[in-house]
Amino acid sequence: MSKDTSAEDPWHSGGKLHPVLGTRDPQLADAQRVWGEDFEPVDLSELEGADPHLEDVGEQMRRLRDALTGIADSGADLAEAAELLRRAADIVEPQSPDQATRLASQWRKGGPGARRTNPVGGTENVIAPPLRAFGHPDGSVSARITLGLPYQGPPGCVHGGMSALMLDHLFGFANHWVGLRGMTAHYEIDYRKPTPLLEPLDMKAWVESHEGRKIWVRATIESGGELRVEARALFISANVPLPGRDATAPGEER
Ligand SMILES: CCCCCCCCCCCC(=O)SCCNC(=O)CCNC(=O)[C@H](O)C(C)(C)COP(=O)(O)OP(=O)(O)OC[C@H]1O[C@@H](n2cnc3c(N)ncnc32)[C@H](O)[C@@H]1OP(=O)(O)O
Repeated sequence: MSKDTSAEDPWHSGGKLHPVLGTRDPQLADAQRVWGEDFEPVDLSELEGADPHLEDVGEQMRRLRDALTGIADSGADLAEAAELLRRAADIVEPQSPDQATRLASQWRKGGPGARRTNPVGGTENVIAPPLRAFGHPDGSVSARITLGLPYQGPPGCVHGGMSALMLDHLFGFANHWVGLRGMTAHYEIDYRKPTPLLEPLDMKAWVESHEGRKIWVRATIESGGELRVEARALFISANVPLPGRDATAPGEER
């Protein structure tokens, strides 16, 4: 794939995902094929939370997550925070249905699926960085993120599993962006140089080729203009049962 030279490049700009295949909108077409005609299309990058308080709770949890990691030797007094957090958990827990009920509710017809709660980009998920991906006219998708101490593996570096997780997720977006859909079947990763914490990471993923149910994808992570990680994967279009529904999310049929 050639490098994106679009003047409207949404890289890092917070821009919306937008269609790239002429007049056909692959996101809308795929969504309607999965969810039916009454599916309300929402740009992933612009997906609103069902409840603004939920987004806010997620944000406050992430602030705490980042502030707490590595705090042990600072002499901080956490007694009041621990009490407040216990009270918060006591308020939320009794109101939260069991996980199987919540899972089915996520995948109800017209529901959000895991988009708001997945472990990479889910703004309601405290373990998600959260990563935001943007689509480009050349068919690639990209994301920029700076990871902090919660994601440390080697000293001062991003945990290799975190890099693999983020790129696997980005592969999903790369498929989605060009109207494909699949499950990771085979995944290879090369760690070329250490990936730093506290420095911006530029990630890119794209579909290299596609034949029948097989989709070959590639991705990179760069930092400071240097290649840190490169990955290749084979995705296979597959029907995935939807929790709580007598339906599947169909794989790519072309
Ligand atoms: C909203 C959007 C945003 C999206 C944003 C969110 C995106 C999230 C993306 C996350 C992605 C994931 O984590 S996915 C989760 C991790 N992956 C999984 O759990 C997948 C588990 N595996 C499976 O379910 C299965 O193995 C499948 C579905 C992949 C394939 O099984 P199958 O359907 O029975 O197909 P099968 O006949 O075995 O294989 C079909 C063809 O592919 C080949 N093939 C199959 N597996 C492999 C393999 N590992 N390596 C090489 N080749 C393989 C076979 O040889 C065959 O070739 P031939 O004989 O036809 O030539």
